Amino acid sequence: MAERIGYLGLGSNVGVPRDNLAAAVAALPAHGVRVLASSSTWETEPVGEVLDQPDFLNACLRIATELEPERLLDACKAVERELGRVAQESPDYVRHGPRPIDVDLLLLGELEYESERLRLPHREVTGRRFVLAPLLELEPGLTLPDGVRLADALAALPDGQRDAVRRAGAPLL
Ligand SMILES: Nc1ncnc2c1ncn2[C@@H]1O[C@H](COP(=O)(O)OP(=O)(O)OP(=O)(O)O)[C@@H](O)[C@H]1O
Ligand SMILES: Nc1nc2c(c(=O)[nH]1)N=C(CO)CN2
Repeated sequence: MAERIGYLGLGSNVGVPRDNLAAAVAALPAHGVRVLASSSTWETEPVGEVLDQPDFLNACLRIATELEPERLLDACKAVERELGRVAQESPDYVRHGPRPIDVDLLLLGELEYESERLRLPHREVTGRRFVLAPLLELEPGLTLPDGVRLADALAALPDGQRDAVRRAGAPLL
């Protein structure tokens, strides 16, 4: 099976966020995911359903993997569990709430895919500044399978939202 190139989004706002992002990078290879490159870390204001929570530290990774989409999602979820993330099925889970680690599958090659538990590209990839800023730092010319340029998606985001992002630290590798 040939490898595909993909992109993962990492986020953390509990504990020591940079250590959590670094731990996710270290954990991925054991799950069949080679990490090729990392963006800087970015400090970002919380967006979504819970705004009263600490700022996040976000980063994006370029990966190479032979895993098919659902198995790659399993790998992301296994890493979240290993790093102490409360599972979505738990009564303690808060959608968009604080978390030690979030590992989102943003893009996998040119695949467009949809099942009950996975959508590729990630449905929010064009609408979240905390994803677009690190992703474009890593790959300024990146396009979606439908040809949309992510640089255009970032430029089209409305100003004045409470979604500021700023480069915070060195890449994770
Ligand atoms: N591309 C994708 N990457 C990761 N999860 C996805 C993707 N597409 C669909 N999902 C589904 O979304 C579910 C919720 O994801 P998660 O727990 O990260 O939610 P969240 O971070 O609170 O909110 P959001 O989905 O808006 O990021 C996952 O359990 C997964 O089944
Ligand atoms: N800035 C920022 N906001 C968020 C993030 C995140 O990673 N960064 N993750 C969330 C859960 O999906 C909800 N809100």
